Amino acid sequence: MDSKDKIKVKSNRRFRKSFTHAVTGVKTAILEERHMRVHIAAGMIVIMCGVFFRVTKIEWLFLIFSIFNVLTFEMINTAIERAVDVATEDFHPYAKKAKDVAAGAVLLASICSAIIGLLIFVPKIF
Ligand SMILES: Nc1ncnc2c1ncn2[C@@H]1O[C@H](COP(=O)(O)OP(=O)(O)OP(=O)(O)O)[C@@H](O)[C@H]1O
Repeated sequence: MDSKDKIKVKSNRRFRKSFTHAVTGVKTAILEERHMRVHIAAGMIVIMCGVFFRVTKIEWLFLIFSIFNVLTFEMINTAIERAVDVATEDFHPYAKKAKDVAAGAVLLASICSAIIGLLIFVPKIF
């Protein structure tokens, strides 16, 4: 094996390791965060409604993006919460701000998803 191949193997191994860590992160969020499981359940209901109402390809794109957008923000929120918890166990105004702003990001993503869901499904129901 020449040095170029060795570098390739090393970089593949590094990529696999990073991927494994990322999958562990998703698993941890699902197993340990109740909010994450609530968002997943909501996403599944949306997917079932999408199948039931036979939404178009463009509508599927918006729905799938909305579902993953909320899950992504929830995971970032969890990461910020844990990082803040490591940084301080005491009450700190900056800790409060960091956690509240992170939670606010999830709220905005959820509102955006709710609007998209309403725009897609309400005309199909009424
Ligand atoms: N160290 C702290 N200093 C100041 N305020 C805090 C601190 N930790 C938490 N808070 C406040 O309490 C709120 C709830 O924090 P907490 O860490 O319990 O998150 P949570 O929203 O209940 O999520 P989870 O249940 O996933 O932990 C925060 O949004 C923040 O306003």
